[in-house]
Amino acid sequence: MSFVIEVDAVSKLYGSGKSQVRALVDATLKIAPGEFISLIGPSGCGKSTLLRNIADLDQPTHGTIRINGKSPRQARLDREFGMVFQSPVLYEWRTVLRNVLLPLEIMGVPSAEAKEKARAMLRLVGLGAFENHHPWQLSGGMQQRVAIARALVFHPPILMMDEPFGALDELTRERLNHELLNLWQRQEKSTVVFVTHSIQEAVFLSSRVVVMSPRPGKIETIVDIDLPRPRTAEMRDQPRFFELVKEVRHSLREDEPLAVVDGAGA
Ligand SMILES: Nc1ncnc2c1ncn2[C@@H]1O[C@H](COP(=O)(O)OP(=O)(O)OP(=O)(O)O)[C@@H](O)[C@H]1O
Repeated sequence: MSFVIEVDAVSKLYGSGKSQVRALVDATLKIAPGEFISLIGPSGCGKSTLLRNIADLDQPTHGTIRINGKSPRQARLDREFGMVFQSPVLYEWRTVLRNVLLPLEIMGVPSAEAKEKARAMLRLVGLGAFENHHPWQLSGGMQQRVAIARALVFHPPILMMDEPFGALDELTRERLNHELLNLWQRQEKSTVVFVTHSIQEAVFLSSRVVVMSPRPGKIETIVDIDLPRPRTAEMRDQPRFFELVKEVRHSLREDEPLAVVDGAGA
């Protein structure tokens, strides 16, 4: 079995002596092509640390990470992955279209071809009519869709998302969950690593949910989500969905329940 992402005995320590923070200890995780993996757990359990180390935004203290057999640095240089953050990091002075064009410009894609791709992606996220708007003229949900379009426009084999819908209201969040799954299916199922605080969101989207616990940050358990695909809104009301939500909730460490909040604003 070949894996797209291999995290092997990774630890990340900050500082030293008594003030040392063990942000992540001995994390091992192997992700197969086309999996949708969510990382969930209370604040400070190391979710972002794990994602940031995979994405080469930080480096492990111990252990190794391979992405398609390469170091995270090489994978980043080879544009193996796109990233979406909680606050959509858009350029205010660029129009929506020019924000989505940015990665293609950097890659040197000819202008006419780049525009065609960017416009197609904007249509997919339902923003075809907004290409000449500036980010400040859009709602938070629309801005996040621009960020997703920009992350997907160069068809990265891997998408890493750090609480992309965390700042949105629950209805917008549910709608974007569906849009994300639709896009994912159209993109020949790239591999996704998705950080969230919401148990429902994790269960709805994922193939597997990685449950983490804090102090020190570590992987507690991994829950397989056996709901069929494509996932539909009705599934959120079905017994199997509730059972899986319960299973994930119970896997979260009992002494940390209040740090995990479901739904919007978590
Ligand atoms: N640059 C840093 N320097 C020192 N400590 C850090 C740094 N980055 C993270 N930490 C600590 O590492 C631990 C894990 O942080 P991390 O951000 O990965 O958690 P998280 O699970 O993503 O939390 P949240 O859900 O609140 O975003 C926390 O205790 C955090 O304070």
